Amino acid sequence: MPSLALRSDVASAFFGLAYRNPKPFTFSLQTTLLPLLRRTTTTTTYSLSATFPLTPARRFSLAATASASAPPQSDDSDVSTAIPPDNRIPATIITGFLGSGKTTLLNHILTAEHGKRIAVIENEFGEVDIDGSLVAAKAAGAEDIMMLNNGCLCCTVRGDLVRMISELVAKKKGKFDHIVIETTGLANPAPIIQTFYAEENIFNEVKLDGVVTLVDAKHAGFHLDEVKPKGVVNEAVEQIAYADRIIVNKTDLVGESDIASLVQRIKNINGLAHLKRTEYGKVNLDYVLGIGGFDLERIENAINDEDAKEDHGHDHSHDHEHEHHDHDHHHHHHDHSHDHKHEHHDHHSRDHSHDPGVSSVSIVCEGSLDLEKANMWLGTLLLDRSEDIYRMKGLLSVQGMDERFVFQGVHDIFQGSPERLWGPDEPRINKIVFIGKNLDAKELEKGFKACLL
Ligand SMILES: Nc1nc2c(ncn2[C@@H]2O[C@H](COP(=O)(O)OP(=O)(O)OP(=O)(O)O)[C@@H](O)[C@H]2O)c(=O)[nH]1
Repeated sequence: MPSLALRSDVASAFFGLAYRNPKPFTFSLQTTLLPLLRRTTTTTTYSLSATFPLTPARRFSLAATASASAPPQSDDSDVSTAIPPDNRIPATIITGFLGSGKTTLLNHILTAEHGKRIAVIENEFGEVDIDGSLVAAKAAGAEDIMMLNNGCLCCTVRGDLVRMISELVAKKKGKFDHIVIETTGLANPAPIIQTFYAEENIFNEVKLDGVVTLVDAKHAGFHLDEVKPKGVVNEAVEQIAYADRIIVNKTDLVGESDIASLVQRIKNINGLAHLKRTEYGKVNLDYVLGIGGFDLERIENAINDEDAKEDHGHDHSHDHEHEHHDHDHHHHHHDHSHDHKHEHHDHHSRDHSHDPGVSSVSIVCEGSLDLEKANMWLGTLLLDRSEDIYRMKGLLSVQGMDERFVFQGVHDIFQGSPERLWGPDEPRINKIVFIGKNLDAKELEKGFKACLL
């Protein structure tokens, strides 16, 4: 089968490169090719590439950074709570299109009673002056405000972000409890997210708590519809795709049916994020701070409560179908905004489950995985498709592993660990959710199922 040959080719090429990389962790040559899923009790983070995301030539610098407080790696799996406590300073990224209400939300966060001391990092695209709202934020008691104003946070200023966080930690550690980063309206959040994993100094001190995306209820549809030239990302779509929390703001400006269709559209792009509707960014603080969007121990909640993700006061009919009690299915959500692109007409008849836009695919399936096959499948998938896979979360049942294996990833960053033990009567159900571009639900499901015993 040609595709199999190609897979092992790619995978062994990868392995060859990874093997030459003198990093402090060991591959098990015989059992795993790319040991994403391991029987160790250590949380391991892999960054498969240091360059991101549009560089066609991938760099295979496989950096394994065990989390700061993790015990040394070992091959025993006797410990049932495998994920070490995490005392790093949490950081929240606020994204959203121009005018969606980021500063309003930030001011709300800073003025609310929560007892948290918050350091703020601001990135205003092309602006040198501190704007009025920021001054208000300062008056409102932000512990520390830093400005990034040499350009867009996602490209030129990433080094500045690293320096600023390092400086904050070096000079003010112990004087603040949380970092909030307000990004410019045009920022693609991925490189900012990646900074938290790619930079060792930051990774050891600060943990990414979550990505909060503001969506302007009145104008979002227009931004989502915008067709970009080939290869150019639609930031409005990207910002939604990476979010842990989505705030549909300015709901006072539009009618209920417009909001409902926007909400549906957002859910089709990102099936993992929680969503709330607001006016003037008024949310409970625990909705945006301390959300653990990248925590392995919260994976289960994240992938389980698909039904409970919109919290709003009034009744709202769920007209879309749910198949929650079916343990053997996939969901595939279509982002219809991309259905009108001309370059896709030749794909139409090929595969109905193939969505060229950004969408979520979830696979739920009972059984146990062959470790070797699962490693090969996931490893090859990430190697081939990491640019298209924005985020993923999973909870797996691996043959011979007493613990549930949890993982999360952002593009080529993969973090996985055995978690708690499977209960004696607990059904061994695997769940994976992918958010990404060009996802083929059927193919993903087929690939996954081929790894089952
Ligand atoms: N009607 C209405 N206006 C709002 C709401 N939330 C924010 N605004 C207003 O919308 C404008 C833009 O809000 P900001 O918070 O500055 O938005 P931003 O995302 O920080 O904007 P940029 O920094 O330009 O990207 C301000 O005038 C806010 O007062 C809302 O829920 N309803």
